[in-house]
Amino acid sequence: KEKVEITKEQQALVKSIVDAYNRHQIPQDVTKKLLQEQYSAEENFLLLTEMATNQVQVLVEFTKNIPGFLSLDREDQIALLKGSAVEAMFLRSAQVLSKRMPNGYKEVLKERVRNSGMSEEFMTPMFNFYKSIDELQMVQEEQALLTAVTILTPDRPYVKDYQAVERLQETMLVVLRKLCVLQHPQDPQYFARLLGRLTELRTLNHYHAEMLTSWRMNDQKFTPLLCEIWDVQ
Ligand SMILES: CC(C)NC(=O)n1c(-c2ccccc2)cc2c1CN(S(=O)(=O)c1cccs1)CC2
Repeated sequence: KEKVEITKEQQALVKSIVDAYNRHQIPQDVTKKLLQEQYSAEENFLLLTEMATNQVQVLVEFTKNIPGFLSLDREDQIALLKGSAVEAMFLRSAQVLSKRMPNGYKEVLKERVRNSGMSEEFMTPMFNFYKSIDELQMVQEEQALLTAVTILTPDRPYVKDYQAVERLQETMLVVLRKLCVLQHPQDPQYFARLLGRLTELRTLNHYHAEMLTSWRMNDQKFTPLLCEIWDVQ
């Protein structure tokens, strides 16, 4: 039975990432709007646009707090942000839905998402992902580190210094694995299941790209920030 313990510096790393993660929550007013404003596909689409735009701003701030990220090549920093933006959005969405909410809130949220002009074929994989994250019941340290691991994926398009990114991601994975062993001693497969979610997350990139095309066909408007991070028009 391996004796797993977290070093002082690993504890400091986790603390800085969790603080950054908690500092940047989706503002209550936006989620409140999702619960109050009237239903209509257009209305729901606008609310999602607002939430997703806000989340990108939150993502950039969170990423700047990942130890070592700002010492990466600047163009690689951009490549990592653009390459992980959609995955981070779906991961954050799943984490929002796995939170405890006053009963009925979750159903309204889900209903809004279902009625926002997305075609049915994307709903299933997206909601399956939300469910698979919910089943993991991650603690906030795991959520924050998993988000950092997603951002620090070295094989994103246009990344030049692959090794530098891989080293940073490896540091996060080592700590995340220890946390999983300590947090879920009864489930030795937990860390592996966590990483399996990242594979599922990657498949959502494909669906998102298709979603974008279908929305643009119906002339749906996005914010400049979303257009920039998603590389659309
Ligand atoms: C929490 C935020 C980051 N989540 C969010 O905005 N969602 C959520 C969602 C899921 C669970 C609870 C609350 C919200 C579902 C979807 C999105 C955004 N996207 S999008 O970025 O492609 C989009 C932007 C504009 C039109 S479509 C579509 C799918």
